[in-house]
Amino acid sequence: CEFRMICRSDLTGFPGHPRPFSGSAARRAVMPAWVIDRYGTNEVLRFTKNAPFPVIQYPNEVTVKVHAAALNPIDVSMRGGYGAATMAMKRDPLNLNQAGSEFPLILGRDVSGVIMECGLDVAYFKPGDEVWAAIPPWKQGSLAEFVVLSANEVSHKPKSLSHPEAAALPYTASTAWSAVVNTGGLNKDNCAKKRVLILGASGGVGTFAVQLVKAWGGHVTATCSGAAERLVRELGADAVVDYGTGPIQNQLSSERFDLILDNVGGETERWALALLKPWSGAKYVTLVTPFLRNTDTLGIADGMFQTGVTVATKALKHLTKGVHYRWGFFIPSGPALDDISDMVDAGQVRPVVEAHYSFAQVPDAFLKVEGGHARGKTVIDIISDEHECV
Ligand SMILES: NC(=O)C1=CN([C@@H]2O[C@H](COP(=O)(O)OP(=O)(O)OC[C@H]3O[C@@H](n4cnc5c(N)ncnc54)[C@H](OP(=O)(O)O)[C@@H]3O)[C@@H](O)[C@H]2O)C=CC1
Repeated sequence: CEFRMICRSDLTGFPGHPRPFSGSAARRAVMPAWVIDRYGTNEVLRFTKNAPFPVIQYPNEVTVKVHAAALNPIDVSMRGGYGAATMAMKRDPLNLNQAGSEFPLILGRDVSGVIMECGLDVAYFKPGDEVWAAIPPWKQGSLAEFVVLSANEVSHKPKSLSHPEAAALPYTASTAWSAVVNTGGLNKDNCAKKRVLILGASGGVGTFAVQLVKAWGGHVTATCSGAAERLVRELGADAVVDYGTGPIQNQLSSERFDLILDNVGGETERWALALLKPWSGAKYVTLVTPFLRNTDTLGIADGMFQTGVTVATKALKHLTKGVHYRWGFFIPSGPALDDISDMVDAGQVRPVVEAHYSFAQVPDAFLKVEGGHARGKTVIDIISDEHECV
């Protein structure tokens, strides 16, 4: 705690308190960014040339110059205050700051860019390296000229992708990886011939998850709207079910799966677990959980308690039927992105970019994502026209 307090103070650079980063670049105080100063709808987004310049505070951190970012549904939700209680606890565990100290808040969970500066403990990266990362939601985001991240959240960008293409993957790919690998238990060595059902295959997470399971030799059944069927088949899905043509559970009643990845939530968990192979270790993993909503409405302690009771009750209920019920979560992981980067460069997986926006058009990009019906990702080119905003 003492170490943390010292690192967070302005003592760095004084004798006995060396700066925790390499390089002698003159420090800038401000940078261009899209920020919010309160939670709300799209009008809370504000462009400023004077956002606080992010400073390396720990020796394992790096500063990344953002070339491209992307938006996810969580950015729209966080704009409205979703997850604020949990994020406040992560940023300020001792509750030393006043409510609202997160503002001006910078959204944006995906970054592709170039390392500008490294903390003294960082050996894996050097200034000039092209990198990508998924930014934890409690940290300042990528809708800005610079972002500071822990080196273990960062990975070398796939060489075969441009920055805008690379920015389309980190958050959703890391989430799909966490759900399929960490929670679902599949990997390149055990996935062959596994039957996987991906509910909501046409969005950011789904388009990556389909490719991941196919790259490892699994059999993918995907659900999406009829309008997205062609895209999902092109990504490799073996069977595609159009949820618009009637209840999916009826269309799949004779199928049994080893893993179900649910990117849709709501009613799906009422019927989906019956499609798992019982007593075989089969798992249902949903990414749509009430965790953050619970802590927002009930507070941290009661929200976490309620969350624990809910997930334990559901897991136990389904365990008695021989199947596993799990919640999946985004996990920031440079090592996972390293593996994904290799898969991209090997041509096994690719980003699906649906829409490009300039830095000046960030509010339009939010409206696009808010409108739903994603077919892959919405990307923001930060570098190409940064001067339009400045
Ligand atoms: N727990 C966690 O840590 C995380 C959770 N998530 C959550 O996972 C979910 C998916 O994320 P993401 O892929 O980025 O979201 P997107 O908005 O990119 O994609 C959602 C996709 O689902 C499709 N869809 C909507 N309704 C259905 C349905 N009934 N059946 C099949 N497909 C449907 C949509 O297209 P259309 O409407 O045209 O059918 C769209 O293509 C979101 O709810 C997100 O909040 C995401 C990341 C991390």
